[in-house]
Amino acid sequence: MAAAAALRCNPRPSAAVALRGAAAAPQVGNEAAFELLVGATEPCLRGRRRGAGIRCQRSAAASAVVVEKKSRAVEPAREGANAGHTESELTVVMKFGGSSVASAERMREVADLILSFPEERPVIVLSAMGKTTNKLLMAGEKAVGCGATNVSELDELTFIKELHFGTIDQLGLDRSIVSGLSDELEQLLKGIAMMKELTLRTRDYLVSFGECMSTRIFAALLNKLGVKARQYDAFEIGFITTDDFTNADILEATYPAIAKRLHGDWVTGPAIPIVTGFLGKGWKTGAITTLGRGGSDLTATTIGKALGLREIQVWKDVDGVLTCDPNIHPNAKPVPYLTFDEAAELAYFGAQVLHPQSMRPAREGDIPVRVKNSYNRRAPGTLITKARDMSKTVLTSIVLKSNITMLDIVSTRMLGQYGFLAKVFSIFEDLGISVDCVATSEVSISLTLDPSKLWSRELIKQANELDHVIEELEKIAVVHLLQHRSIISLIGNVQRSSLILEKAFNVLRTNGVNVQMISQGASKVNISLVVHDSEAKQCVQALHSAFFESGFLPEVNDILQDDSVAHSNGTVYRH
Ligand SMILES: Nc1ncnc2c1ncn2[C@@H]1O[C@H](COP(=O)(O)OP(=O)(O)O)[C@@H](O)[C@H]1O
Ligand SMILES: N[C@@H](CC(=O)OP(=O)(O)O)C(=O)O
Repeated sequence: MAAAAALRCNPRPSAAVALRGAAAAPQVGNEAAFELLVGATEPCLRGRRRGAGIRCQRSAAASAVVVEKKSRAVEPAREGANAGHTESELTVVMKFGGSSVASAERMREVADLILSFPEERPVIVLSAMGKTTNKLLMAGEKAVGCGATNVSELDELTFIKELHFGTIDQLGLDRSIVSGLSDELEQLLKGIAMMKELTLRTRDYLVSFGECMSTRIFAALLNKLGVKARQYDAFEIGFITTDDFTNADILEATYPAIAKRLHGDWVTGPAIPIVTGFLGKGWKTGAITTLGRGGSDLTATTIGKALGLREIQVWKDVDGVLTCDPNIHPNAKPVPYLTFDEAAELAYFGAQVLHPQSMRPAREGDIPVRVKNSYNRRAPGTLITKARDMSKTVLTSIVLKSNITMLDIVSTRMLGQYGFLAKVFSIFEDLGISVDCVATSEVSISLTLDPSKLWSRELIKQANELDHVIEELEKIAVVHLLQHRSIISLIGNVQRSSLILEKAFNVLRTNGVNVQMISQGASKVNISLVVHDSEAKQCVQALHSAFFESGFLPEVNDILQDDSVAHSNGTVYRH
């Protein structure tokens, strides 16, 4: 090995790094801002240093990158705590969702926000502007039936062009930044119209235009402001995925590949990387893939792990992860701390705020994730780490996942038959269908099916496919298909399940709601209740009021406090 480059992150918080003479955050457009953000260029390949985090070692001979993982202490990261980073290292990843970059004004705001952290050397991940992804999908659906000659007139195409060219004009940038992509998009839609077909593969290619355009515009904006930035298409820099179009998984090879590329470019010519969220490249097909809706969160955490960054920040349009979906209950409040397990469960069971898989790389790399509001920078947001003090935690958040399908499966064999559960689950495995919640007895199983998986496999659209599942199951059981159900997930401390369930059932009984299935399972943080869709929102509202707005939790906390004091005195033990 001729030389080794080390990427590492020292999580040790300390006093903020001196700003080399700059007392206040620099203004956008200030050349000094770039100096502060990018720092001085250091020799490309440095000796390997001791420390925690992920170390990336470059072998000059094989041009390969070896990623070594070392354990790191769990400490909440602090803004401005880059004491362990040298200027040759990127420090944080900041992801901005569609709502954060929805217009020229918003892009300016985000640029200003990034520059207000002069001590950071960030990697920026961007989603498509505003509702661009939805518009692209709608344009694709319409193109299937509108005829090639009418494609140019599609409202959605007009909207997308006006949004992007309008933004470029307002920012004083050159239209050529995206004009090639815009022509290519129109060509693609004409192709779809000619073929009268929109495959999942084409769908991914189609939606990729959103992130490809937003990142080009934003990189040009930063450059215009005198802050050197470099645009990257994720599918060109090593985001390798499975070939499951519309719902691809990131493969391990991604980590060393993107670490090598982003770090390598940074040390040779520092410029803030602006990376497309949501996109990857299928390892077999070589085609553009997407990571599932909201997948830019996963792009950000993947980069965080790959580079061993100090912190992953996801900037949204809400003050962090909230006690429930604010669209269901306006009194939803920010949750200050979460564990990776809680956040993953919350996301998996339907909280739109985070992508369901996004916690995995952060947990593996043990990198804190901060959810912040780009519209309200001062709000503290939510800090997600490996562990937190759960001793006072009862309920953290309530999540709703609607329109799920539930199956009641009762064995036709005699009681005591072994292998029933195995047979049922092998049918789901064969059909590649993922199951959310399960409740079992010796001869019956109730389970719910993941709607997103069903959707992506188009099983719901093609009812006969779901019939096929039932046909297979009916060989061994009597099956009842129950549609239009909802899962209400109570995310919190399952150690206190009796307390949570006592309160929850009280609320549900008062509201005349019958719970159709309960699943607590092995999860330490989630109790799931299945109710009918028509009752679900009202249930969440009532539960939220009871747990978070009635003084219940402070009351319980007092009891828990008394308990722990009494217990530590060895006098009373009351649970
Ligand atoms: N528990 C929750 N906490 C916060 N936001 C939630 C929650 N459940 C649903 N949401 C919705 O998620 C939205 C933020 O997620 P998303 O739209 O994916 O953001 P972005 O596009 O900025 O990444 C919020 O505007 C809110 O409406
Ligand atoms: N643009 C993609 C990816 C994404 O992550 O978006 P957002 O960050 O706005 O949720 C989507 O709409 O799904």
